[in-house]
Amino acid sequence: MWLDVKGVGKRYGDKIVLDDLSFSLKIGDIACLLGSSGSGKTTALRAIAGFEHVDAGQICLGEQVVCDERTFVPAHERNVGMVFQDHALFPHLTVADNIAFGLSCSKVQKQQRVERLLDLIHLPQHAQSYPHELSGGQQQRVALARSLAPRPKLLLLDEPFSSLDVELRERLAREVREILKVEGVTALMVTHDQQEAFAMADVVGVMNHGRIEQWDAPYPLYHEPKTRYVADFIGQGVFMTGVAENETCIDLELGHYCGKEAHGFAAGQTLNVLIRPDDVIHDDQAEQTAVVKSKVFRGTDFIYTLILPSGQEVLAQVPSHHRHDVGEAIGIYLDLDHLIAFEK
Ligand SMILES: Nc1ncnc2c1ncn2[C@@H]1O[C@H](COP(=O)(O)OP(=O)(O)OP(=O)(O)O)[C@@H](O)[C@H]1O
Repeated sequence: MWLDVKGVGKRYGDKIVLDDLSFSLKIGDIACLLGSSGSGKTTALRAIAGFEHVDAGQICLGEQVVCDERTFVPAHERNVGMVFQDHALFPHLTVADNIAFGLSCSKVQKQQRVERLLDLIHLPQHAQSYPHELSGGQQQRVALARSLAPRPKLLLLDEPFSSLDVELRERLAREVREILKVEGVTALMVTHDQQEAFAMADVVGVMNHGRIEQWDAPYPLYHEPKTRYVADFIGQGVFMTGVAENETCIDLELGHYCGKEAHGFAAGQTLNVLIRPDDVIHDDQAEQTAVVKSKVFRGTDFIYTLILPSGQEVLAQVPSHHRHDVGEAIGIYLDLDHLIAFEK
């Protein structure tokens, strides 16, 4: 493993901030720690960078133990690059000089490396510009190139897009992912923004109270959350009451559903079943109806909040040409691909 975090613990006074934190990255992996404010993401990143001592566990970079109860390799000896939220470019240096700043090779090699990175970040025409002449997104790409220039063993990104507007964030996350893949860099980002994490990472660790709740690719995180916390935190959805009928099937107000695998609950047990907006399909011909309580128009679709006859609510993602008013009853049916249920 290229980065191995094993059983890391950290406290501030009585407060446990990292609690037996463990995960690992293979070379070339792009991972993301995703969690709400205070879940310990930045502390984890700072411990890996070498800005923070830990109280327990071990951190290895490649073959080297950089941190355990006997060892502490200081930040400047870890060969780890960092990209922060605020770009932190040198205002008095040109873009090319900013990128070359950390390079200690010959002038020709420096020039070649800077040219390659300028191409990679699609800013070759701005080599002689100053940071204030660039947009926020362009500045962040220069900051990325500067961190990549010395070919770090690992690149750490701390909420790198949070000062940018929402649309730019997702685009830049995809662009940065491509750049990191071309350079073959192993990277770890922290963010609280799920779209950003999904656009950027091969694998995402959902953090809660200093621990990883689930370490998985974006698709299973959304469709197969392993804990109730992850089911709640990732994506939209509601928990609907259901009753286990046998070891694979569940009775719900929206119908009878059998999963592909056993759900593991005893017959008769009352459960909370996760229903995503894309599991509820609107169809004028459907037998079951629900009343529109509220709606959010998102351009390509609506998210309708619907009330079922029992009073239970579900969300439905409906293409935007199906425009219905609040108070109207619309036909729906359930199309569940994965059965996610938790004990009520
Ligand atoms: N130097 C410090 N001294 C005391 N408490 C700290 C210190 N640094 C962080 N904490 C506490 O540790 C907890 C985790 O902080 P951390 O910054 O790692 O969380 P985070 O998930 O990155 O949150 P955010 O998204 O808000 O940055 C918080 O409760 C924070 O108040």
